[in-house]
Amino acid sequence: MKNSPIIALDFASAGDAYQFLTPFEQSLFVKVGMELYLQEGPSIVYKLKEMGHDVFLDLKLHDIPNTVGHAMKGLARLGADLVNVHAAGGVAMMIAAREGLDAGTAAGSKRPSIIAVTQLTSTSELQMQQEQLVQTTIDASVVHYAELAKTAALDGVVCSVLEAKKIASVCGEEFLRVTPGIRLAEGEAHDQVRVATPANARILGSSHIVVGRAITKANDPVQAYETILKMWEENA
Ligand SMILES: O=c1ccn([C@@H]2O[C@H](COP(=O)(O)O)[C@@H](O)[C@H]2O)c(=O)[nH]1
Repeated sequence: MKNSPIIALDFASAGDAYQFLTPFEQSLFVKVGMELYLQEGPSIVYKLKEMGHDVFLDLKLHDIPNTVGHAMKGLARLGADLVNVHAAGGVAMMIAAREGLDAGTAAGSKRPSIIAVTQLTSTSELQMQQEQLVQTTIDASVVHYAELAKTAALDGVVCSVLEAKKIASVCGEEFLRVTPGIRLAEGEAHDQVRVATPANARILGSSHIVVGRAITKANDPVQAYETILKMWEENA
């Protein structure tokens, strides 16, 4: 799996995603989320893989263990490099997800890596406390979810940059810390709450960054990508 910034292809159609990708000359690490996948289905994953890109299929499964296990068995056949679930589904659900992926991965193929969403990067500590009735700090909640994901033998978590270092120290350097909520210093946060720059992400312990609008809505997306890539690589 590549380590370059993961570009969130939050587009309404495959056509829009391909048009966006056309000026890029290198093979990328891209993310297909609900918006694109629910319109295009498995073909978008096949096509992006054929084009030579690594694919994070960001469907954030969250259901009873039996349902998630069977869904993951099917998703394993799509050829994505990275998939995810919500840690809030619990340890049994995360184990079922991983076992489903194992069962669906063809003999001799590498199973996709699987990570768990902790607290969404759009969630603030106050919102978590008031709406989820979780009476602790957001850091403690995120690290707790990471420990549950580790117990379920997942490969890592989705978290914000602000929790990445603590997770690495508790769960180990090999445990993935995939961090959305990435913004350039001068960029708008939009709906994100726990945000950081690509340079700080690297310094503070992210293993991968996910970047959507800072690239896809830029006047020159290739240049925006190159700037972010440089900030990410320079601070390694
Ligand atoms: O906690 C999470 C989990 C997933 N995401 C996804 O990442 C991108 C971020 O897009 P931006 O435009 O850079 O804000 C988006 O696809 C989300 O679904 C997240 O932001 N936070």
